[in-house]
Amino acid sequence: MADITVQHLAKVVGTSAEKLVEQLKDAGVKGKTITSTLSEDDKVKLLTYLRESHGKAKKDISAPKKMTLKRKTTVTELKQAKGRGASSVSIEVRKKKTLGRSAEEIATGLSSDELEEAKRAAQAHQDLVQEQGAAREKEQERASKKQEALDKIEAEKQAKLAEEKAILEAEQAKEAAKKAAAEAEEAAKRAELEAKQKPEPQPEPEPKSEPVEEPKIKIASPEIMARVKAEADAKKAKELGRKTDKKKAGSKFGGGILHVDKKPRRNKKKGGGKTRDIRLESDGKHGFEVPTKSIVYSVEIPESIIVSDLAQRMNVKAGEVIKTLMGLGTMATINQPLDQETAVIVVEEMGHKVVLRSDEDIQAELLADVIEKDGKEEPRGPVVTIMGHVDHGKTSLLDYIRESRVAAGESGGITQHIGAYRVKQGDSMVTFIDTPGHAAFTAMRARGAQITDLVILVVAADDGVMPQTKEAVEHARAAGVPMIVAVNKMDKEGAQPDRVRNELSQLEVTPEDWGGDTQFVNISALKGDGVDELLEAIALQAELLELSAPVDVAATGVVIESRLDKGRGPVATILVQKGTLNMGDYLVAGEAHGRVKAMFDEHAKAVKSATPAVPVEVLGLSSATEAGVEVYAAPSERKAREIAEFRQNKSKQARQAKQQAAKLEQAFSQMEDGDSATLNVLLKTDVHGSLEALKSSLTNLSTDEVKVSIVAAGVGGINESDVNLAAASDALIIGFNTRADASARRMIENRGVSVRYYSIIYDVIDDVRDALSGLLAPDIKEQIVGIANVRDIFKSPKLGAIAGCMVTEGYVKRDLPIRVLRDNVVIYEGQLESLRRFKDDVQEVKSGMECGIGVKNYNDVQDGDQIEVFERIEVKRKL
Ligand SMILES: Nc1nc2c(ncn2[C@@H]2O[C@H](COP(=O)(O)OP(=O)(O)OP(=O)(O)O)[C@@H](O)[C@H]2O)c(=O)[nH]1
Repeated sequence: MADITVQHLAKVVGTSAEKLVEQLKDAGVKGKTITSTLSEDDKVKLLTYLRESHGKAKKDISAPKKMTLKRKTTVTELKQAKGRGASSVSIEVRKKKTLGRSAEEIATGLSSDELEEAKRAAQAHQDLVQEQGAAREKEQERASKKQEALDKIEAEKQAKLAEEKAILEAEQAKEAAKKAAAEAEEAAKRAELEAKQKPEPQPEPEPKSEPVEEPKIKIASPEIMARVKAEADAKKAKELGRKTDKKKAGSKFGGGILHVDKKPRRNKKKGGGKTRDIRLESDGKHGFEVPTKSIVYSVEIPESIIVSDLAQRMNVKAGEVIKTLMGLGTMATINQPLDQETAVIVVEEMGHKVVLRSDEDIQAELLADVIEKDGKEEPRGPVVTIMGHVDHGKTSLLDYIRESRVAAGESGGITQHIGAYRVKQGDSMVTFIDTPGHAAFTAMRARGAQITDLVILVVAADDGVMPQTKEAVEHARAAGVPMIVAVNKMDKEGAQPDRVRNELSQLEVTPEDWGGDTQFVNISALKGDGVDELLEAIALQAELLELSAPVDVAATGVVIESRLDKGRGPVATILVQKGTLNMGDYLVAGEAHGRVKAMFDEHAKAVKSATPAVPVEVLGLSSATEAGVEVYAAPSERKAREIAEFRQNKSKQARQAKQQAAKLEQAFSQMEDGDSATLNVLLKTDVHGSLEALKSSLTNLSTDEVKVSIVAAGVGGINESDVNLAAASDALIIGFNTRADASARRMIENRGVSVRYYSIIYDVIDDVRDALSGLLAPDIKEQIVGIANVRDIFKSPKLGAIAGCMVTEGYVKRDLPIRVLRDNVVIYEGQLESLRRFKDDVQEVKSGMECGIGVKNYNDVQDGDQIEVFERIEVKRKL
């Protein structure tokens, strides 16, 4: 750099020229003025001085506290081109940047980082203090709000009490007013009577009503006064701190809902509603807003009710009911069904009245419009069910009757299986229920459907009375249905009809010719002998029963069989019991409803109507139903739907409750016995009758150790959803007279589900019984396989005591358990540790050979002891 004047340098470093002269002087560069030039040497001296003096800055406060540099950003050079020795002037722009220590740093003696840190800490502390302050404030605010709320509740309570008191007083006043009015009226009457009795001429007779009117006005005043007082009391109570919050007041339990009287609304849609307008009767001018009594509803509670439904009946929100339930220790959701007992507690807790309704009552009410009671009774034919022991000939008899009578009597003779058919006998028709067996009969009876007028008890003459014969007698007797005994298989050589009569007499079924009241007919279902006599006996019995039913009323009947037909939808065979079933009738059958779209008789002939004791196949129901459910012709579709839906809800709720109970039961049983084995079964059958029978037969196979659990059961083919369910629940699918469809078959293969098809009930039962037997834990039996006599004892340093033995019976095997016997008494039971012949380890030593036996953990074997070798074998058990 070229030499520079003091003035110029001062400008460059940003100080005054005079100060620089001073500093130069201090630096030892003397004799310099503002205009003097500075040599390199001078500059170095000045710099050294400045550095030194800055180094002492801490001690010398007057010394510069910081060094400020200016960042050079622009350099502009002005050139002076005039004359000789043209010179140039450089202009530099610098930004200030402080690198030195700030006054704070100096004051505190801390570095900038430390200072920054300290500042942050201080800030954080300050924030914390502020936060704590805010929290304290909030806490105080909350406490004061809580206190306020408590005060408010207290005030509300007071207000309510005052209101109730006022109401009571008002009522008392009203009562008094009434009494006074009555007395006044009485007095007026008396006066009138007296006046009549003493007819004194009066110039202007006063109107008769006047004496009655007057006390009315008089007594109106105390009433008004009472109400005014009530109002004043209520207001006073309000002033105590109550800000009217009608909703809250209403939600308090125990007190019911308070509905505060409102001024009449003009645009109220329906008059009344939840509030009532109370107006004074005196002159209509004074209308006080008086709180009325809490409204207590009479709440109808059926056997099961959903939470939201219950809330609706009490006119509160479902949340209120849930809250009450929580208060009673029960957690519930809005859609949860409550049993009647719980619902009663909730309703009482909320201050309402309980009206218990059984489902039967509700149904009876629903059905009241449907069932027509009156109608002219007309004679009808008998309905007959055939029962008896297995293989005694029930089906053969039904078949013979159908083939001989029906086919012969009808053109074409084609009959189809519709669960019931009719046969002409004399002037009347006999209806046979074509589902032989007790299961169907019991299932129908269990549902309260008494469809049979007569039972034909088939007993094979060569076999006599068997268990199911007895059962059939019991069923018929329990149902109060008369019996006719058909002694079958009379064509057989070993036929002993008298033995049958004898055995049945012991069951108090005594033949007529033996002095009893039961008709016995000897028949051969195979050849047809005696079948005509049997039919005559049926007609005779029917005549004695004088069967009749009204015809010109809406139909009622029973579903005998029901299934889902692929092409036609739900199909039900209905036996009409009363009235006439017509095409187009609305129907309700159990949980199904619909309209009669088509009707067919047992010859598949379309019919337009069916009268009592006539079975028909009906299309048009919404779903297949269970056998034995009652059928009603409803006056409208709405009615039919209403009844069906009520039943659907009921069974849904029952199912839910059952599921919950089952889950619990399962959990408990798993907890209790840990490993009771269960065979899961998914059951599909062709008709409801067999479904019922199989279900009960299979579940009856369960014992304490093994159980049959029917995971699902239904009528119809096996479909994909069945297979899915079976796979998910590890169930065996049983198809009774049904098959899996193509897609279900594919799925069965893919998912490895077991499926079995049957057409004989007893085969199903036998197979399931076998499967259950397989689940039974086997019996463990012990079998002695060999005995060795101890003849000597050796001590082995490695193995301890070794018994030198002779195998006298069977064999000794190394890994089998043993017992040590002394004088035929077991003194030890354990395992072999070593088995040797001479010095070799061996696996087995046979009878007649010597060996050395080491007994594990036992060294007390003695000469003369016996070592018994045995094995445990599993023996399969059968149900
Ligand atoms: N000889 C002779 N055999 C008969 C007679 N009735 C039935 N059977 C035979 O007895 C066997 C059983 O007859 P079913 O009609 O199937 O008996 P069931 O009572 O219906 O039997 P389940 O349906 O299994 O309860 C068949 O082989 C019939 O042929 C009869 O009157 N005489």
